Amino acid sequence: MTIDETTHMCFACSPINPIGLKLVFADKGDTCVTRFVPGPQHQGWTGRVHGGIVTTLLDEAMAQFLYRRDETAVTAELTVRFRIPAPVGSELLVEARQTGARGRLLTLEAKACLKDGTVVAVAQGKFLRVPPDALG
Ligand SMILES: CCCCCCCCCC(=O)SCCNC(=O)CCNC(=O)[C@H](O)C(C)(C)COP(=O)(O)OP(=O)(O)OC[C@H]1O[C@@H](n2cnc3c(N)ncnc32)[C@H](O)[C@@H]1OP(=O)(O)O
Repeated sequence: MTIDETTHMCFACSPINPIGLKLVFADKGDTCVTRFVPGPQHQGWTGRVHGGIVTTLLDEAMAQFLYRRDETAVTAELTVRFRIPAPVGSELLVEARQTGARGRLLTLEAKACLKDGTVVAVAQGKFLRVPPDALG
């Protein structure tokens, strides 16, 4: 897959999307990790990060796990359990790992934690392999 990593507009990870989260990922052991400090513009209920933003962090970490391993796959199903409210202004540490593969179906899990290790949310994702040219 050929994606120009300096010019693409992914809401989660583009370095140039003006309203994006600008996430930067790294591999750590058998996981893919990122950090994000949500601001007031990311909240839902006052002081709490919007669940859609937390979901984006989890989904993107799993997608990046695959992208960084040359898998061309899209999210086909995503389940998120929000354990505690994510406070605005507190750094979230996000990590994703693969849990299985069967044919085109890849299964992953991800979690978002506070700096003290408290788990904020966990996700299970199913990704389906697609042809590389399907993702431009
Ligand atoms: C540097 C840039 C990096 C950017 C990273 C960006 C990451 C963003 C991550 C995302 O958010 S991706 C965007 C959100 N997801 C999508 O837009 C996907 C939309 N859905 C689709 O495109 C299609 O539905 C999909 C490709 C997932 C499947 O369509 P297909 O026509 O290829 O497959 P089909 O529906 O025929 O299913 C194929 C097989 O998979 C099975 N399947 C499909 N969905 C499933 C599911 N959820 N769970 C289990 N099995 C599933 C299905 O039953 C079937 O099994 P069999 O082969 O045994 O018959």
